[in-house]
Amino acid sequence: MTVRKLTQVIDACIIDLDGTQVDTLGDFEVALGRMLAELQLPPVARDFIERAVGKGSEHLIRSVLAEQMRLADLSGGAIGASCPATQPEARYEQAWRSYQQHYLAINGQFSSVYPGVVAGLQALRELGLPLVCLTNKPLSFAKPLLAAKGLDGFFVHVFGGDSFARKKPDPLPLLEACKALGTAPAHTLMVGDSQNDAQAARAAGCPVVLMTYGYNHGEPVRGVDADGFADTMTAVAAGLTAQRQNQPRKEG
Ligand SMILES: O=C(O)COP(=O)(O)O
Ligand SMILES: [Mg+2]
Repeated sequence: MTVRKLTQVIDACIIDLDGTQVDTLGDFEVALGRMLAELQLPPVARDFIERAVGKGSEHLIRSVLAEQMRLADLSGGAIGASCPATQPEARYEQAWRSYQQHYLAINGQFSSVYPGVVAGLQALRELGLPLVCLTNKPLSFAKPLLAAKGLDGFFVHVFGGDSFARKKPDPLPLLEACKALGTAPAHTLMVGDSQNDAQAARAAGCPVVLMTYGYNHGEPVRGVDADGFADTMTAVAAGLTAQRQNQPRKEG
């Protein structure tokens, strides 16, 4: 782990899900593809999905419907004429219902846990750190995914994009997670994969480390303002172990 400014003693970690623990692009692609087929709309490209993931499912669906409108405009109305997606908001409720049904039917089947995640979470637990999973995914998607991938046992709490009034990049979910952990934000490390996570962490006053392999809205992740970058979750745990050895905690 390369750490620039991570000097705080860490008492707990808040860990993002998509792009951090599990590569879920395949699930998004299949569920969106089935939703679009049901709405009689053409599919969207995988790299478009990758750029749109991370701000919750509602944002993802609105982005996909807006992309359909753009494609319809580009085709000079040829698609648009028969394509009610030219009014994305008009299709939103139907799209959202269809997406939920298709996503829940395939949840986890086209996704995989990133290398090092299980060993890394294990090592973080062995350091005595309580872990919270905080994702912008709806909680009803996140819980079965964690269970299907054998990751659910690592977390004292799991919070989704609909657990609180606002999602990341708003600081509220991180502040609520700290409250649930009973730890101060300054000593609670956010581990994520995107600017979304980093902005939320900065606003909440949490230190933040970003994984280098996730989805950062299509932008290079090392350009994001964060306290460190890690290639694996085991490297995060190793970084915290080394930091503890260099900075033994003063008791009392
Ligand atoms: O946007 C989503 O659905 C999930 O995103 P996150 O797990 O990276 O917060
Ligand atoms: Mg993420």
